[in-house]
Amino acid sequence: MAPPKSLPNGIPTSSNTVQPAPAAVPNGVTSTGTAVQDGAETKHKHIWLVTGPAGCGKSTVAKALATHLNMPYIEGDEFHPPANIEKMSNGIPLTDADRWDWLTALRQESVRHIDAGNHGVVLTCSALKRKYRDVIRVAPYFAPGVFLHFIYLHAPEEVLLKRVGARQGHYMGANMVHSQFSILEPPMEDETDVISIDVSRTPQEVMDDVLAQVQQTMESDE
Ligand SMILES: Nc1ncnc2c1ncn2[C@@H]1O[C@H](COP(=O)(O)OP(=O)(O)OP(=O)(O)O)[C@@H](O)[C@H]1O
Ligand SMILES: O=C(O)[C@H](O)[C@@H](O)[C@H](O)[C@H](O)CO
Repeated sequence: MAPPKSLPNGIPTSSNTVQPAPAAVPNGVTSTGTAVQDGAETKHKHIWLVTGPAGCGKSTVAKALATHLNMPYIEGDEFHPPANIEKMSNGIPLTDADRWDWLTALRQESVRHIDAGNHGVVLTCSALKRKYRDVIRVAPYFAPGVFLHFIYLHAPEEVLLKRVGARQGHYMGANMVHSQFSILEPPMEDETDVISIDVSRTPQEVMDDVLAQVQQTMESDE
């Protein structure tokens, strides 16, 4: 399939959004044949994108999942340009314009790992709005046959406020949590590539749920 017509930053031009990728892309066996994930052979390669507002536990979950699946891990925060980090450190929320190139860079980095022969990749990205998720959803155009899954971590604002407040040495202060919630567009029911996880529980409970749901998703790809 030819890549969609896009703006220089990779955002499709038609109505500025794309339909969510189906949970299963039909024509997807890659040139390398099967992929091995979690000890099981799967037909497709997979991008696992851990999302949610600041402090929801993206890095915590993504690192553990990448280790479990034996996949490379991309820390989305490391792909923000210095100007974005400076804004956030100064308590200024990013705008859509600040985020486009970052989202495109994360999609490209995921595709690069798949092209390099990895059977999958885990990455963190807040992806607070549906149109941000749509930027990543076009990844299968660039890596045909890859399956994309969002793992959306959610908890009430007060819970994340406490966690960010207690965290040391991070540029994102507790003063930024409200701004994240004020623009958050939780995934809707028709976004069928999303696994939702309640992270107001203990880290162990959260990881058990993540691994169970990932496993269930993988089983539909055997
Ligand atoms: N389930 C949990 N229960 C309690 N604390 C948690 C849980 N998950 C993560 N934490 C803690 O909450 C803080 C935020 O977690 P983490 O840094 O993984 O979130 P994040 O979404 O990656 O944050 P950011 O987007 O700001 O980088 C950390 O101090 C982490 O140890
Ligand atoms: O889109 C955004 O506003 C940013 O990605 C933020 O979400 C932070 O980078 C991240 O949460 C680290 O605290």
